[in-house]
Amino acid sequence: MDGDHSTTNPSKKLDSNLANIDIRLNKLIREKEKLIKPTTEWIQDITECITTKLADNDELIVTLGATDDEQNRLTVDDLEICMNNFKSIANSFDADCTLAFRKKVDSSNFYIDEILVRKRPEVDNFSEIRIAVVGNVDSGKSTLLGVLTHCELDNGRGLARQKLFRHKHEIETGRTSSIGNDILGFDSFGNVVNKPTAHGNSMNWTKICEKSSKVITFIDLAGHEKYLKTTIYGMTGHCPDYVMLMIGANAGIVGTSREHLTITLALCIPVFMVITKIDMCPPNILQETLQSIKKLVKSIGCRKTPIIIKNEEDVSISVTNFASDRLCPIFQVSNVDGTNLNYLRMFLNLLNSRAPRYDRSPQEFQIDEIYSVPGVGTVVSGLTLKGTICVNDVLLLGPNTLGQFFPAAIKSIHRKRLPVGDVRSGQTASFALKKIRRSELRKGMVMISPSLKPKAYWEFEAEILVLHHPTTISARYQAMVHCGNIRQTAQILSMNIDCLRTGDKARVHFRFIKNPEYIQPDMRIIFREGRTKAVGKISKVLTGDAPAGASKNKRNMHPSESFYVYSAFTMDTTGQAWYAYILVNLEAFAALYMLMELLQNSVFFTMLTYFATMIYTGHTLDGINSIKKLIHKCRLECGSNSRAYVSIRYQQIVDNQIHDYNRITSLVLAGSRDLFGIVLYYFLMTNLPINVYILRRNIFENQSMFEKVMAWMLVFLQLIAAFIVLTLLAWSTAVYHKVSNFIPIIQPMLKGSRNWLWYKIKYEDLYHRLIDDGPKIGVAIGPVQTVTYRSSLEVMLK
Ligand SMILES: Nc1nc2c(ncn2[C@@H]2O[C@H](COP(=O)(O)OP(=O)(O)OP(=O)(O)O)[C@@H](O)[C@H]2O)c(=O)[nH]1
Repeated sequence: MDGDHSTTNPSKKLDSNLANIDIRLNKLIREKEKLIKPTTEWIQDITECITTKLADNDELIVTLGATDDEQNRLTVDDLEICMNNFKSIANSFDADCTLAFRKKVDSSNFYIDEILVRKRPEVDNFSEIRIAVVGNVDSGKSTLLGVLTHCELDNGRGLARQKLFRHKHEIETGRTSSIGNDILGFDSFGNVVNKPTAHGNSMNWTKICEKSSKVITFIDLAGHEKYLKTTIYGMTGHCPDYVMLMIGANAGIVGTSREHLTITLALCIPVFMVITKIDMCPPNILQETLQSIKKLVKSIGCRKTPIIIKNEEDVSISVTNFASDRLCPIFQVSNVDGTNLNYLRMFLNLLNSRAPRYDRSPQEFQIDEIYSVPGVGTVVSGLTLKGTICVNDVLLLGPNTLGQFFPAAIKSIHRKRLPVGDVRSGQTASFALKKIRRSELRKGMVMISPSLKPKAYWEFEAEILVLHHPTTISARYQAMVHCGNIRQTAQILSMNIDCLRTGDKARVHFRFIKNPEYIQPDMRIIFREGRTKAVGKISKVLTGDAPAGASKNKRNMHPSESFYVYSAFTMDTTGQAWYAYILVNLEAFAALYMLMELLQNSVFFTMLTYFATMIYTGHTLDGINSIKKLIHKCRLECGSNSRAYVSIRYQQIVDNQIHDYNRITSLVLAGSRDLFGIVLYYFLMTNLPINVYILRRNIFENQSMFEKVMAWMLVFLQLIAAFIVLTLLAWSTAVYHKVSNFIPIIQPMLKGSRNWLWYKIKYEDLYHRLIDDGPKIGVAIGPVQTVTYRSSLEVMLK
């Protein structure tokens, strides 16, 4: 087992530097005299402070006039002068200033201005905020996004959401089932960029990004419980900065909205709520909904302060304090008549990205979607967690099913469908990868700088809190773990208490059941299965061991290696027996056919058939018994006869055995596949003509009674021999076919026609050879010449 996986935090130094800048800036903007008549020194100072802040965040809100010192307070005229001065200062570093919000100080003539300083759009460098949109079915999620991003109001019957749906069934049912994305752009003055074109069409993403200084990416998630797994993946894997919880005014907190709120809180993502449909909701119901929401927000599980947004001041207060995660702004909007949508837009415009910037750290990229694009190849999309990734960079891609990382070069980069040369931390992007096949990738993979020497882990320890479980959770319990872009079943190996019930906290040791994953301490996890839900944080990562049968590529041999050797031997000898049978039979037949009496030949042939049947049956039974014994042994070991119980762990061993057994038997049988066909072919080819010949002589020639009885007996024995051999062959192939679908099956069947009951054997290859004239399939033997079924019959019947 491996020790802890420790990480350093390079952001600490940066944070203290930024805090110092904040103090300096606050001091500078409180000097009224300098604000109105700025000196060169003051301008240099403030430029340095603002540019440092902008390098970290691309935008900044400067509050002017907020001081207790009466002398430094500002009137409207003063503020106008200040704004002009700020505009010219901002111009020098390619930024714009706009008045975000103005507030009167009590009943005086003084005012406080909040000025938004934002960088002008650069071709491929806009700031980005991701907001996950969750809420119960029909709460108006897709509609609100349609209204915000396409600037057209809804008609109350689902008009606005049409542009967001990605699948035909979504358009038909009006229900979101996948993770959808849409973007809303703001320019450097805080105006919405998304505007319908002159022809009434929506602006495409490339145009929006070109004109925007800030882009809000909405991750539209499904409200229906059926799609909860996908919704959780959207909230963990797509790393939203904020969550927008939508609530229908008339429905209130119902269905999955409570579940979505719980997950948001567990992941520690700041949440704001939007109550929709206020146009169609009676005021008393709206009040009830508001009360219940407030109660929920204040409850012990949530512990936030609700703030109902009624004016711009509320928006300003919310934005400034939102990142602290103690405040929960609540908007009340209508998508149909547009009420209060301006407050929501203002809020979105002023929101800041939450993720700290790690542009100079070694690269880390988290893959959340994988595509195969015709003409381009394999494309991965996801979030740049750290560093700056450029075209032609070679990163380590992994972990694959064996936990390995392999190099992958980046052919091209797209941000919001816009080709770019590089991508920085906190930005989402899509990479086209060089020479990587789609099948080599899986969700949960990352791309990491080789300098970090990434490693995959099978096991981890986490501090978890059980939010809900109907009974008790104990060791060996399995459920789905969601952790970043990872979504895999894990098993509890041990925990520091005996069992877990709803509300319990514990330190739990988990192990993934399929693949090792790239995990790190402090990552948040959600552990769920059906209604069972637990949340927590990884405290320790451990290399651990792969569970038995974890990966198909990993060879996990049974302790008794001889089992395989024996199986292979069994299969081989079975084949050998047949081979020997054919050789002996054919050689003898070829010689005897010309030299001996037919009767003698037939006796010899029949004896050989029985001999081969005995050997064959013995070996086949041995092979089958070995598998049975193994399964039985596994059941005994786990002390139960229950299949379900076996399946948890020991079934995996059995599966693994069978997998390895299959490989050997498949190889042997693949090689012998033709042999089986040949066996049947020669069997029929020799058997049929002999019998036809005997019968012909029996019917048309004068023979003694003894000769006649002997001939009929031989025909009868031949038929029984054929029946036994073919049935055994069919039975054994059915067994092998069960073990591996690869092996063709021979099906014995009784087929009835009007007067007859046919015993029929169907074997793919031979069947086709028999039906068609077929290609040349055998060597020339004596008078038979070119061997096909028909030709041989024709020769014998001449
Ligand atoms: N009157 C009125 N109707 C609205 C409003 N918002 C949404 N609707 C209607 O409510 C219905 C459901 O809206 P959707 O946007 O599909 O709801 P959703 O939350 O995305 O639903 P899922 O995708 O299934 O999770 C649609 O018919 C909308 O037209 C609103 O503010 N007022």
